[in-house]
Amino acid sequence: MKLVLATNNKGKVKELTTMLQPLGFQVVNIGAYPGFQEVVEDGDTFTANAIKKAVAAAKFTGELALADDSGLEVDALGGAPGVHSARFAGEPKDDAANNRKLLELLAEVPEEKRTARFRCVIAIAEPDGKYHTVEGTCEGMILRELKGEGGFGYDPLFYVPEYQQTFGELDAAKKNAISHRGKALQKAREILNHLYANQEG
Ligand SMILES: O=c1nc[nH]c2c1ncn2[C@H]1C[C@H](O)[C@@H](COP(=O)(O)OP(=O)(O)OP(=O)(O)O)O1
Ligand SMILES: [Mg+2]
Repeated sequence: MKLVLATNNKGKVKELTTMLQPLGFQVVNIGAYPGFQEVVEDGDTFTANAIKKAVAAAKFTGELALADDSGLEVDALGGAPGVHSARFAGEPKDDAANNRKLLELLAEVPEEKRTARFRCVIAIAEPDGKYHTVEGTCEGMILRELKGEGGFGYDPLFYVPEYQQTFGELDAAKKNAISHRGKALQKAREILNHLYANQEG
């Protein structure tokens, strides 16, 4: 049974593929379906955007599709960049520019007020448009400089006190074990197992 990953983010693809591997699906990237138009992520919530991406991909491909909408919520910025995380510094999407903007905005913010969390909503959609959503979060702090070469996006600025490392320093397996995406996918497993078991042929 195929499961289409409705994301163009290579970092997400890598993490999701690793975590989905034990479930038995044939995981395919949306890139394998030419002509699929990237959806406009204009929802007010991660959930709305995740549903929009998953349903569009499931309808287009006729397969089960999984989308991830995620981002960083910084308390000192009132929850920004939130749903606007990918384009925080404007178009086109640019991780390095986003990190620079975040550091600039937080320049005067003291350590104890640099709390933040990653949030991830995963939506799973069936070809008929039916969908399910699950959510995961991971708490951390925003550093004053980049640390670590791993991961993607805001990872080098996101420090996890429990591990005393950033997401950019943690190895992939550790990040997946504690991340917003890992937690959401853990919950998605139940839905996916159910869909897989109910599959004919
Ligand atoms: O584990 C993460 N580590 C670091 N940064 C992260 C993570 N998870 C989300 N993020 C950031 C990246 C991007 O700035 C935004 C997601 O935006 P989001 O629209 O969900 O993804 P995207 O546009 O890169 O790909 P797509 O929509 O095709 O799935 O949050
Ligand atoms: Mg996006």
